[in-house]
Order: sequence, then structure tokens, then C-alpha cells
Amino acid sequence: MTAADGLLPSTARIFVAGHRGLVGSAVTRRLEAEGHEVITRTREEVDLRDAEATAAFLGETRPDVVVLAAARVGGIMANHRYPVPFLEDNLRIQLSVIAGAHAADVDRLLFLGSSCIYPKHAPQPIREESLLTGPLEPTNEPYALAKIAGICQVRSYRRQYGRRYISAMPTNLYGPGDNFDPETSHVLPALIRRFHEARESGAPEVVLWGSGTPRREFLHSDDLAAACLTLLRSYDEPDPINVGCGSDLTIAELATTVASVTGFAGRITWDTSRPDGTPRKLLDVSRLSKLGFAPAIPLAEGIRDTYHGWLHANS
Ligand SMILES: NC(=O)C1=CN([C@@H]2O[C@H](COP(=O)(O)OP(=O)(O)OC[C@H]3O[C@@H](n4cnc5c(N)ncnc54)[C@H](OP(=O)(O)O)[C@@H]3O)[C@@H](O)[C@H]2O)C=CC1
Ligand SMILES: C[C@H]1O[C@H](OP(=O)(O)OP(=O)(O)OC[C@H]2O[C@@H](n3cnc4c(=O)[nH]c(N)nc43)[C@H](O)[C@@H]2O)[C@@H](O)[C@@H](O)C1=O
Repeated sequence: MTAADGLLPSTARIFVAGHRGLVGSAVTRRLEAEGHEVITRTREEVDLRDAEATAAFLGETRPDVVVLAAARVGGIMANHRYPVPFLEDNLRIQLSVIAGAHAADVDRLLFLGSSCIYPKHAPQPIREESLLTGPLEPTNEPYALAKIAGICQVRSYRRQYGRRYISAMPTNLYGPGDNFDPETSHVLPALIRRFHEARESGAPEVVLWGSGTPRREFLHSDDLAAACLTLLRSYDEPDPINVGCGSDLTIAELATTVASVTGFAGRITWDTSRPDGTPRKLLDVSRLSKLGFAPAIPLAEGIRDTYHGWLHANS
């Protein structure tokens, strides 16, 4: 693939790292629906923390494009309890995949970071320029620092080798196939499960974490996948670009919506011994909007879809 082919030719062979995950599976579905050849490997086939195995695989398969959606990912408590793998696995995966892609002459790569790279008290909505302007949220600092290193790696390959590698910073994501483990998941799947199980067992109360006052923005994984396609086709700058929907709500408001979707009519109480995390992280998405992307899935509809997908998977 050369510069003359444009940023994403229809014939491009694309390696999606992390294709069994929430994001990787949505990106794979979208690429395949648009006729692209997608290359995948399970973690058992190639452990992406292993630089030698990753370089050998990329050297043999020689994809045209890499989407890096493999990472150690989890909610607030997983990040808080397991800082070592959240730092080290992510650094190792990024080093293996980005350096391995360059060595295999891959000229186009999309690295997925996260909105938690921004300072805890960044001005809202958060613009890309806020990166490295203040202290991070302590519950996920190791994960955030690994992601910031990934942004730096992408910029460095661009500067030193002219690679057309880019970084996208998604907001909080959700969708079918998410992690629903009550201790390690993100808030949205956790709430779906807690409310569903309470309704099923007839429990009068559901206890949620923190104060309920933090605000979060949620984007469905299918919308993120569509945004990834927009970026692969039209974005080629060293700066990371935000991916979000442009509006947020409190965790208490989210809880009311999830309770209604799952049919839980009991009491909601708050365990304030659990951390709140960042008070707010609404992304400024004007750069992405200028590229023509707008999300299509309203939150209540996305929650219903995710809930029914989970029920179906567990029936
Ligand atoms: N979920 C969210 O709310 C957000 C996610 N992101 C970013 O999006 C990306 C994808 O996240 P998400 O899909 O939610 O995460 P998931 O946990 O759902 O998926 C991660 C994927 O990475 C794979 N993986 C992890 N470690 C390795 C390894 N050592 N070797 C090979 N594969 C590995 C997993 O494989 P296996 O299936 O075998 O476990 C899985 O397929 C990440 O970079 C994350 O930081 C950004 C913002 C928010
Ligand atoms: C995507 C993003 O995800 C993480 O950051 P986070 O947004 O703080 O994560 P979260 O989804 O787990 O929580 C959001 C809010 O919700 C509250 N909350 C209530 N009740 C439950 C509950 O039952 N489970 C969870 N997980 N949270 C709950 C919780 O206390 C918090 O106030 C990082 O991994 C970070 O690195 C990252 O990138």
C-alpha cells in the first residue's frame, strides 16, 4: 500500500488486534460488512505482549493496516486493584504491536487510547490540547500513563519514519459482548447485571458504588466502530482525536435508565466507600464532527440492545 492508494483502499487487508473484545468485535463486524479482508489471531495463537511472536506473525501475514484494540481493560475497581498489569500489559502490547507493524512495513495503524489520559480536572468538554496539562485520576493512572506512552509511540513513528499512524481517544464504551463481571466491569454492564439479578430475585434494593454524582459520557461500540472507519479513511495527524457522543449524564441518572430498561422498581442506594473516580470527563468532539462523524445509537436504545444481547448470551 502506498500514499497514492489513499488512506484506506478497499483492498486493504486489516489486522484487528483484540477481535474478541467489545471494540475489536464491533470493528471487525463493520470492516467485514464494508467488504474488507480482516485478519485475526486469538491471544492463545499470538500473545501480543510477546514482541518476538508478534513481530513474527506480522512479518508473515504483512497486513496493510493494523487496528490496535487489544489491551488490558476494566472498570474503576479493576484498575484500582490491578495497577501492575494495567500498566505493564498495555505497555508491552503497544510496544510489540506498533514496533512490529513498523518492522513489517505496515504504513497505516490506528491506536485506541482512552479519555482517562486527560487530567482529572481538565476543563469540560475536554479538548485534545488538554493532554499532559495536569495530574491524572489516581484510580487509573497506570492505565492512563500506558495509553499516553502509546500516543507518544505513534507520534514518534510518524516523526522518525513518516508512518501514517494515528491515535483515537474514545469515551466510555458499552455494547453487546461487554464484560459483565460485577467486580471488574465498567459501570454500564455492571448496572445491567445488578438490576436484572435484583429484579429476578425480588431484592428490594440495589447498592451501587460511589456517590452517583460523577458524570460520564457513553458511546455504543457500533458507533465507535463507525468512527474508526471515518478516522482510517480521513484522519492523518500526529495529535490524538477524541471519539464521543457529545453529551453526558450522572451515574444516578444512568442508574434510573438502566433500572427502567431492566424492569427493577426497588430502591437504589450508594456505597460511598467505593471510589467515584474522575468527577466528569465529557469529550469535546468538534474535530471528529468536522470529519463528518455523528453517532447513530441513542443511549436508551443502546442499553436495551446490550441488555437483550446479554440475556440471549446467558439463556
Ligand atoms: N471499554 C471501554 O469503555 C473503553 C475502551 N477503550 C479502549 O478500546 C480498546 C478495546 O477495549 P475493549 O474492547 O473494551 O476491551 P476488551 O477487554 O473487551 O477486549 C480486549 C481485547 O484485547 C485482547 N487482549 C488482551 N490482552 C491480550 C494479549 N496479551 N494478547 C492478545 N490479545 C489480548 C483480549 O483478548 P481475549 O478475548 O483473549 O481476552 C480482547 O479481545 C482498548 O484499547 C481500550 O483501552 C477506550 C475507552 C473506553
Ligand atoms: C473507560 C474508563 O473506565 C474506568 O473509569 P470510570 O469511568 O471511572 O469507570 P467505571 O465505568 O468503572 O465507573 C464509572 C462510575 O460509575 C460508578 N459505579 C457505580 N456503580 C458501579 C458498579 O457497579 N460498577 C462500576 N464499575 N462502577 C460503578 C463508579 O464508582 C464511577 O463513579 C477506567 O477503567 C478508565 O481507565 C477508563 O478508561
